[in-house]
Amino acid sequence: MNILLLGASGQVGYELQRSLQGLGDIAAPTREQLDLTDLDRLADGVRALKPALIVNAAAYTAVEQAESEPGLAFRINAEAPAVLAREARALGAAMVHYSTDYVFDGGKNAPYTEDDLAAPLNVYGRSKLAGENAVTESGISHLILRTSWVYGMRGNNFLLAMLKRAREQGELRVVADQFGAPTWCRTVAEISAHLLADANVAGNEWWRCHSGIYHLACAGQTSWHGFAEAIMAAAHIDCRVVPIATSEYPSRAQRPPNSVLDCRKLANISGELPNWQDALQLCMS
Ligand SMILES: NC(=O)C1=CN([C@@H]2O[C@H](COP(=O)(O)OP(=O)(O)OC[C@H]3O[C@@H](n4cnc5c(N)ncnc54)[C@H](OP(=O)(O)O)[C@@H]3O)[C@@H](O)[C@H]2O)C=CC1
Ligand SMILES: Cc1cn([C@H]2C[C@H](O)[C@@H](COP(=O)(O)OP(=O)(O)O[C@H]3O[C@@H](C)C(=O)[C@@H](O)[C@H]3O)O2)c(=O)[nH]c1=O
Repeated sequence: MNILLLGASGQVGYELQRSLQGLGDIAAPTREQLDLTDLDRLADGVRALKPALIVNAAAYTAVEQAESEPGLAFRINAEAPAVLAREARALGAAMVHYSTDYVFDGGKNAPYTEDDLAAPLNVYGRSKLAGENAVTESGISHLILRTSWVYGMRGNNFLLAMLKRAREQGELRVVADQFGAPTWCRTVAEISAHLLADANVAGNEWWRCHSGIYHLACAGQTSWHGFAEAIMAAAHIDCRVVPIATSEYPSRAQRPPNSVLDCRKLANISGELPNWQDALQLCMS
């Protein structure tokens, strides 16, 4: 099977390169080879590669910057996935597409299920929701995997930002009133690969039964403050982590106060997800 993997230099994409080995021949073009902002060349690139599966881990993920670059965020997060889905449809290919907990407004007092209404608060979230809708509406065999608070030991993420700030500043001030589930990028990749291995064995029947949106995040929940404290503990860094309110941390983008994802739909087909503290320990060891 020919697999087209987009975003292979990103957190999730990097892990996917390894996790998807064995499922088929992976083409993983760089941004220079296939830029998602050039929609015509993107379509041509897909037609040339003729993948049976497109895995789209590429995205515009700069939440703050998206507020001043909505056109670019929508191009990469919504229009490019629409082109990928259109080309997948023409080829009879399936598609895996990643999305975010930031599609929710955070007003719910419980974890969000796939059936809850998405009502994003910021440009990034709106662009990701538009991308989801494009994939869903294309009618192709697809998995939309919504994850949250992704981290790893490379790339841009909260964990590395906290380690850097702790070393430079010796004290952290972190919001304690936004709740979610930190999720290791390797967890996302491994579960994706597990699902795709099942799909490979069962074929079209699997996709007929399982196409749709799934929440894929580590189990449990915490605040960004709780996450920062756990990072310091795991790294054995003695650094004061001061809890602050969202209003004390100036931001252009509004973020959901609660974006914990209920992952039971996914757990039913892939097994229980690891606890976020255990995944963090593994990542940092
Ligand atoms: N990070 C997070 O906390 C979360 C992420 N997600 C979602 O998970 C998915 C993976 O995220 P993550 O791995 O963190 O993303 P990263 O920001 O780590 O990586 C993004 C990837 O997209 C590529 N990319 C960006 N713009 C373009 C472009 N114009 N053309 C081609 N490639 C491009 C980047 O390439 P390059 O290296 O060249 O920039 C990089 O490979 C995304 O869909 C994201 O929305 C969901 C929830 C949380
Ligand atoms: C760096 C820093 C952030 N914060 C706050 C700001 C914000 O409310 C929260 C998280 O900050 P960040 O900017 O690192 O994270 P943010 O970019 O909002 O992270 C999001 O990225 C996108 C891609 C997603 O899809 C989401 O799931 C989520 O992971 O922590 C502090 O309170 N203190 C700090 O020192």
